[in-house]
Amino acid sequence: MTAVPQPTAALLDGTALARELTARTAESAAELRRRTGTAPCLATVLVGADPASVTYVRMKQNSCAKAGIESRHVALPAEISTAGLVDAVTALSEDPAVHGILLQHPVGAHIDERAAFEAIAPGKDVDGVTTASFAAMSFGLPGFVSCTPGGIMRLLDAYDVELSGRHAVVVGRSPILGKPAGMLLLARDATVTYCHSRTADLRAHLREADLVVAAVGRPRFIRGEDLKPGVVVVDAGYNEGNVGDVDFDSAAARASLITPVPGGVGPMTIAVLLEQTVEAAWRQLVS
Ligand SMILES: Nc1nc2c(c(=O)[nH]1)N[C@@H](CN(C=O)c1ccc(C(=O)N[C@@H](CCC(=O)O)C(=O)O)cc1)CN2
Repeated sequence: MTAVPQPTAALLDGTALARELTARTAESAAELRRRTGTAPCLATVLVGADPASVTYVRMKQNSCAKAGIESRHVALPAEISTAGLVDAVTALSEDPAVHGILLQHPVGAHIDERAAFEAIAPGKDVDGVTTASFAAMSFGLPGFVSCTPGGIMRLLDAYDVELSGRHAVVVGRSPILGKPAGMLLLARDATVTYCHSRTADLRAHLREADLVVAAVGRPRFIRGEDLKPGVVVVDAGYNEGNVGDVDFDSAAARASLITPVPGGVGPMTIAVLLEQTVEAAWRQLVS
């Protein structure tokens, strides 16, 4: 008979923590409205109609509504040019009624996404996607962090996960997920290894990790047998069908703490976006 792996890990509950954070954000939004007569406003920009992106943008708008944040939606055709998208984002950057801007990733392959992100004014970059935000985060200066990495750090802190001196292995190096996640862990004195598609013997690196951040975009790519007993596993994957990058059952049998998908990193991404939107509005309206 084949032995079925038994879970030993406790859950890093992103749904519960996101609810707490968003309740505080809603109070802050209400206080801003009392003080200034203006509600915070997030502009969401969506290029095309990719079903997953449509869902994520709708989730963000619904969460905004619940927290007392207004949202303005800009829907653009899939065939828009880089210049057209940059113009649309620039108009939002210059609009004083908009406090935060979210350009949903990915945009079409024919578009220079980086140029479009750079059209977001740094003070409105509540999604933490510009080079200015990345640099500020890397130097430990004030600014907005990329939302998923920011949410991961909030989760780790809420569960008192020790980071100093620990070996963190980040699988993935995308500009809004893996790369900033590694920089935030480094700022907390973790020893960070980045793994990616060209890494030789990825599984050997994983076996050395005290903390794994999976941001690779491949369903159930990381399995329990790749992991050291007691490891903390953060699954930042958002693949089709709500499947993460980690094979949950086998990983939970090795880990001490693990994020579920759904209910882990995803809700924290949106909670951080809302928090940063309200913070941006405070800075713009009450300086
Ligand atoms: N400009 C950006 N684009 C994208 C980002 C981003 O942070 N900024 N992240 C991802 C996807 N994403 C947000 O856009 C995202 C993915 C998943 C979730 C989430 O809460 N998922 C739920 C499950 C989904 C469901 O219930 O239907 C969960 O994990 O519990 C939030 C945000 C790509 N693009």
